[in-house]
Amino acid sequence: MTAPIDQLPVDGAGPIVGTRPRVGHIDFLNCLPLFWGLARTGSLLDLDLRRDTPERLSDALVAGELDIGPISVTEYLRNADELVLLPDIAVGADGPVMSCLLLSTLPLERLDGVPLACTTTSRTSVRLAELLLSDLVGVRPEYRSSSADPATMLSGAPAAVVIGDAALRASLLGAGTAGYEVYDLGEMWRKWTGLPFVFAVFAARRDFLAGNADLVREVHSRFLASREVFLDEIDDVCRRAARWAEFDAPTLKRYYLSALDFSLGERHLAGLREFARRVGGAEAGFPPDVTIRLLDTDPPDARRMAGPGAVSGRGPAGVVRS
Ligand SMILES: C=C(O[C@@H]1C=C(C(=O)O)C=C[C@H]1O)C(=O)O
Repeated sequence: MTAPIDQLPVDGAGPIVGTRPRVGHIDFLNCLPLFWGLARTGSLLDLDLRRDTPERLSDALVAGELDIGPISVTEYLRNADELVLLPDIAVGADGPVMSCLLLSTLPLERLDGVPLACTTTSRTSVRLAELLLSDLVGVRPEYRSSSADPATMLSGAPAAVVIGDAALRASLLGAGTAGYEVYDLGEMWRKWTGLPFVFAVFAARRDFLAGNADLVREVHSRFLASREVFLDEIDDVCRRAARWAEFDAPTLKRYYLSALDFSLGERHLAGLREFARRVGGAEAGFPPDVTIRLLDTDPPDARRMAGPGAVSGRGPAGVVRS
């Protein structure tokens, strides 16, 4: 049952004034929880939304074609000087993620020197798979980009890295019957490090933030409100989404509640910093101790009113507020 329009949740947010921000939206089921409520609260009208694949949105944010949006974590780290992270919102997992996978027709120990097909839509899962294979398993496959579907990727290579809806399909519908094993990258990282893994963060361009700080804070709070609306309506959303996806509503609910983790708190930041520490260097395009800038959600006036020392300018080690 859809709520009548007059029962739409009360917005409760401030007005978007001035520039209509250009905001990215990952066109995978994984981002539905963050965008569902934007429509329900009317926020959608206030944003110039661009729906696309993660790698294209990452490039658009870096190129200044978007002001705010999701960005694959490796691209964020490579451009951390130009960007500010939105706190408490991300696409990650604290265990199995279900949709960032290594599929292999061979035992992982036998992947040394053999072709491994990597989806062009991913920048981070591909890098994470490379790290896990080299440092945990001790093999170095020959990485090749591919824009094909998982079955075609595996017809030309013994293993593949896939993400998003195609990965969900491959793990839920193909595993066991299609001759490959599924290795969940979120689960492997969690077992290895004890930390959550963040695949994509939400960031604003620093040059945009400089002239539009209140606006960025407003968009940030709208995203948080959107996620709340999604959680309130999750059964209804999953039932509706299941009409168009190949997955039933309980599977989608499990994906959203037990696999994906949409928060970005201290443990997630620790996971992000640990990933940077392990892959950072000249080749990666960012230093292992890259500085992470987190949006200061308390405007200076509120901080002054709260009294001295109420809000520190620094977050956890290596994280600064902007
Ligand atoms: C959980 C996911 O997270 C993503 C993984 C990304 C990557 O590997 O580069 C980028 C954005 C997110 O969509 C997914 O795609 O399934």
